[in-house]
Amino acid sequence: MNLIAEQVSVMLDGKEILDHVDLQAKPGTFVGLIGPNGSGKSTLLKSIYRVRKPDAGLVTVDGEDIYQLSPRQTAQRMAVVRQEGTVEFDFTVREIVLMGRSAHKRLFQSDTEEDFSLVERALARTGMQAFAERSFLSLSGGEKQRVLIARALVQEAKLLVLDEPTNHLDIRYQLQIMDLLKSLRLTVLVALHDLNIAATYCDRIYVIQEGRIAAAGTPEQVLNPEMLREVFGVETEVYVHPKTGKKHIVFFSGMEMSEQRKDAEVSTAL
Ligand SMILES: Nc1ncnc2c1ncn2[C@@H]1O[C@H](COP(=O)(O)OP(=O)(O)OP(=O)(O)O)[C@@H](O)[C@H]1O
Repeated sequence: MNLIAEQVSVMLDGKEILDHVDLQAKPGTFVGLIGPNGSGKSTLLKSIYRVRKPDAGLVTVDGEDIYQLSPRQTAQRMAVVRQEGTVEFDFTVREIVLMGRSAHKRLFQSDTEEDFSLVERALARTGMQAFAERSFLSLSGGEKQRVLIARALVQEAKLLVLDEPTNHLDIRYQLQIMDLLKSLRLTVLVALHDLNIAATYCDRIYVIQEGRIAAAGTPEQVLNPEMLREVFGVETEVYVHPKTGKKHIVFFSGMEMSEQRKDAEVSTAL
């Protein structure tokens, strides 16, 4: 599935939150969206998953304007894992995951054996099988996140849009969920805060800063100390990890930087 956002602009409360943003996720690619807090990542994703219509610009999947599709048609093409992931009523984990099948059903159409087996498979893939009968609302943040990912999987959409999917997850599940998302070979657009996770998994990264795309390219092209200083205001060292061959970012704390400055002052004074 080919996702294209073209010249997308969004105004909120009289302020331009997105300013002519262009983004593309080509079929089968894993695309990351990174940027500081408040830079516009969620707003851009909301424009893409049809929650906040852009004030200008176009969002298409395989050439179809998503705002011309019905919610059901959109759900057949695109599965979404939102940051909030709120569920108001108490359902079991299995029921929540089964809801992902509704994109493929008519009103009152009953669930089939295939639906149930897709649900069991998604629960197994996200490590949630043992939780199937538990109440969703009783789960921890990370467990809820995994259930919502399982629900997105059973939707069987070719495009997955995820806003910070690894947020509440411990490191083992962060890696497991990212490995799983990568192994699906779908088109994936994912907002991420962890830049080393972005470097490891993304084929392409878009960097957003104050509602504009500040850089775009492969992790190798985009992730460098100059960009990280300019966009995130942090000092880093970026090197290619000898084992993974991927870029790896080391972040320096303010304390370490002031120690370095002191050392530099001493050596210039000498
Ligand atoms: N309904 C709204 N009305 C006014 N401003 C809004 C509204 N929703 C979001 N904003 C503002 O838009 C900007 C972008 O917000 P957005 O949630 O897209 O950022 P983000 O990059 O996803 O941030 P984070 O990393 O903190 O999740 C922020 O300054 C936010 O305060």
